[in-house]
Amino acid sequence: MNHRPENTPVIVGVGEITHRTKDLEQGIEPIDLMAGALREAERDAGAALLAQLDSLDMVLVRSWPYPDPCGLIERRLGVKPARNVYGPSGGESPVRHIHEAALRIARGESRVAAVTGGESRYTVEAASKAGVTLPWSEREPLQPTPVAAAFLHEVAVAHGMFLPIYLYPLYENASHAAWGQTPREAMAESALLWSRYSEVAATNPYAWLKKTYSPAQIGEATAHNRMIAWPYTKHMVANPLVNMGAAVLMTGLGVARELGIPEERLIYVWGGAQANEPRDILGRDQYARSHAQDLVMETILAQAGGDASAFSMLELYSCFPVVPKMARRTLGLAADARMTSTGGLSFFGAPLNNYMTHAAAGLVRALREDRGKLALLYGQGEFVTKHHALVLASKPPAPDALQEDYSVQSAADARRAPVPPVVAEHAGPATIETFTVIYERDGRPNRAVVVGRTPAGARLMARVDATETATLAQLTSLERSPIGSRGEVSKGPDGLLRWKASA
Ligand SMILES: CC(=O)SCCNC(=O)CCNC(=O)[C@H](O)C(C)(C)COP(=O)(O)OP(=O)(O)OC[C@H]1O[C@@H](n2cnc3c(N)ncnc32)[C@H](O)[C@@H]1OP(=O)(O)O
Repeated sequence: MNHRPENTPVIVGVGEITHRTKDLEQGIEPIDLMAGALREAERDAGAALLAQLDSLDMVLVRSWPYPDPCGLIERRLGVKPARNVYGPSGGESPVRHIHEAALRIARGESRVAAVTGGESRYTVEAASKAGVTLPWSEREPLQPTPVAAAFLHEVAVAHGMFLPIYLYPLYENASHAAWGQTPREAMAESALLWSRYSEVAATNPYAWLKKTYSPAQIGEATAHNRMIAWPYTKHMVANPLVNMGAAVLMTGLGVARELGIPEERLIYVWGGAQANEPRDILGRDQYARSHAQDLVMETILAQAGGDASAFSMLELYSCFPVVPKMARRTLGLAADARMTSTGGLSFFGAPLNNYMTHAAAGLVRALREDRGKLALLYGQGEFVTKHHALVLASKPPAPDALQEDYSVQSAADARRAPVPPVVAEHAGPATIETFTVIYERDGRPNRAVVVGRTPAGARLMARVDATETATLAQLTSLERSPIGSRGEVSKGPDGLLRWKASA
């Protein structure tokens, strides 16, 4: 894309707020966390930018859904941007908002743009448990059914498989078997990786949990670190119970200079790539990798010159270990590479869709201290579904680096094998394609859910009841992955298929 040099997009200011309190009266609602983060970003830029704001992207708020969030923040800040856009949902969405804002600035359509998000789920949950009504702005009622139920296959919904904590383990178990790891080796890799994420969180002033956890504290199931869904413990899953807001302010190089923002504080948006998996988890060709993630990583690597060591800092999205474990293999990074500058969604905290705005803010601050360097910002959304990566740098890109068309969707789709048909009925033998075991709060298994393949190649979903101890023991063996092993499928009394390991 050829743009005028003065329209080269730059990030000029970032702001973050982490508000950790158990006192409900002190709780801050998401809109005020965002307003505070935007004011902080303006202070960081050192120029009166908010009065000139012409574009505002707000990351979708889950903890307190407002009927008119953009209008509300405009009134809070006394601004009236010509363009304001709210959502849509997705852990990758802040990366997309920053990328799209950069393109609008490059095209000359925007002078000053903001991306912001905020969540107060810690206070909202605490208030709900205490039966307290928070005296905050008007909110929408809770959605009666999970949003994902609308686009997931009815078989998955019937098995209760519509939450991230149950669906990411399907990728974890399939991918580590494909890498030839035993479950014990895979869990050790996750625990070590997460321990390193926690080390970074421990030094991030905005992190929720500022403490280094050892691999054993993360990987071993205990009363304080219960099993959530095999093989993930509570410390291996994102922690959404946080109160956090973040904002990023962007302009063109010409505006930044006009406003006197020092050159050494400007961070450039070089370019990026995006692709998606089919939304329905059962509508995918396999679970051992994500073609969309692969293509995004390969493309971003090529943009950086073909070697991931060009990135002096990275943020590989980390709602569950399998996401950065897959990404680092595609990038060709060593197992001990530092894959976060923020601390990860388990330790820094997971303000639902907005982690990546915090990650961008942290990378901007770090790049200012490390002149001439590149950073990789990779966000992921839904259920290994949406992938978006961006290269940020403390030096200008080549003039044509930022491309209008950053989708690598068709290349990702070209790699897909045929997707097997899903059957709701089957009786007889089948093999395990992937699975998870879902646990009660006291650590006992509630049930397992197996994704299987019939001898004809069709895909099915089948349940293992908690009473099926032999099958559960096979599924949770640390020495041998059950992926590819045989079982018998029959129909249960509730109409859902049942799975039993073959003797
Ligand atoms: C694209 C994507 O990003 S997909 C990811 C989407 N996000 C998710 O799926 C979130 C997954 N995580 C969760 O839902 C929750 O963390 C759960 C259900 C696993 C645990 O939540 P709860 O049952 O409320 O936690 P529990 O009652 O065991 O413990 C409460 C305490 O642990 C904390 N806590 C809750 N979850 C976590 C966690 N994952 N890690 C660390 N601490 C946590 C709470 O803040 C609370 O702390 P406090 O005592 O200081 O107030």
